Amino acid sequence: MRVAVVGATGYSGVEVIRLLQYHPRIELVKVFSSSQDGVPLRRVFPHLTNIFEKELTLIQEQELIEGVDAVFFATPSGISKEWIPALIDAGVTCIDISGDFRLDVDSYKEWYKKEPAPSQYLEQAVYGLTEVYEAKVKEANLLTNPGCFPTASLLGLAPILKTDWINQNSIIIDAKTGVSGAGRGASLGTHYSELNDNLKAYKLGVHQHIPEIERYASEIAGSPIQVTFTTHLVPMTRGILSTIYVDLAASKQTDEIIELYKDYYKHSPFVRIRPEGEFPSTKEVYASNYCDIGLLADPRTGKLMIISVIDNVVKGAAGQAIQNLNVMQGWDQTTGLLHTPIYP
Ligand SMILES: NC(=O)C1=CN([C@@H]2O[C@H](COP(=O)(O)OP(=O)(O)OC[C@H]3O[C@@H](n4cnc5c(N)ncnc54)[C@H](OP(=O)(O)O)[C@@H]3O)[C@@H](O)[C@H]2O)C=CC1
Ligand SMILES: CC(=O)N[C@@H](CCC(=O)OP(=O)(O)O)C(=O)O
Repeated sequence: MRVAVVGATGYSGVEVIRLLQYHPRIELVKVFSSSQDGVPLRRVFPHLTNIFEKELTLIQEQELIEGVDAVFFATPSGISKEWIPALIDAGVTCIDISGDFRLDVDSYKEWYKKEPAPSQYLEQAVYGLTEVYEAKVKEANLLTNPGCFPTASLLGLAPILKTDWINQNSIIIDAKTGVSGAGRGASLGTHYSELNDNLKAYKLGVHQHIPEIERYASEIAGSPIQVTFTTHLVPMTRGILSTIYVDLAASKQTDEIIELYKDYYKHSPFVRIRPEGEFPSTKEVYASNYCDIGLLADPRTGKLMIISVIDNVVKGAAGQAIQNLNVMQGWDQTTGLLHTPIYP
């Protein structure tokens, strides 16, 4: 299969390129940029020398269609919606790592403050949380990859949302992320002296992932869900750790909840449920497509605590995007993705 990457000079784009080097069935034929034409990608990323030697091309519709079976968009929000409708009409499979196709028209306008994609394409897009929506992903030709925080949060919540064991409107998601989540561009909030030796909350109450988490949590639960969601920037490169607190409505022990999660994810090779008393850290999934989950039902407070970790650039973006393409193609979902996390 021949694929292209748009946004190849960014963190998610270059992670798609890195992971595709290990993929036995995909050939990366074109890499696109909005600002650099004819520049070898190794000039932007010298670590790709002798590994990936192709040149960047300016984004053009015909170039995206000719000789290409599928396109990954790893662009800022507001870009892919301009290109994807024509590609879908031309029969090219699209996988969007940005947020352009994750919400409905009104929510996108409200939270992204931009004009949404045409509604028929929003309706056509399949949400690629593979572990939950695999059957729909198989049929997709326009795939919207989940955001990084929604991936960690929804995988942490999905099994318990399907039960009547919790008070569904008591969910608090307290999330921390590494700085690569903000992309490669320099900004005041993410430069070294602002970030190093510091820990800060950001986008409280206005984070674009709030409507995404609520939309799909509601869908999974089968009833409307609202969450309290906080995001924090941590001075590390990769990783998301979400600590989720939920009120238990029924008296449940940790071991019963762990069994529920193991059963729910029994056909999901990238979700690893920790044994009782063990809680994952971000380094344990670093540079891999795993999501690791630890659970504690605290009998003292009646709360369930869920710790869910991912690598934001892999399971939160490029790895999950390739996992979805594998499912869309009818291949094993792990194809090219079974890397051991890098440790330490
Ligand atoms: N980083 C992460 O952990 C995650 C990111 N995402 C999403 O993935 C997308 C990419 O994020 P990330 O890789 O971090 O971002 P980066 O800022 O690192 O990269 C974005 C890329 O988009 C390209 N670009 C910029 N402006 C335009 C434009 N007007 N038209 C076309 N291309 C443009 C840039 O390349 P050039 O100037 O060469 O065109 C750049 O390489 C975003 O939508 C982000 O929200 C989702 C999950 C996780
Ligand atoms: C540190 C940081 O700024 N992280 C970003 C992650 C967002 C992201 O990855 O993009 P999508 O909106 O496409 O999901 C944020 O919190 O907005």
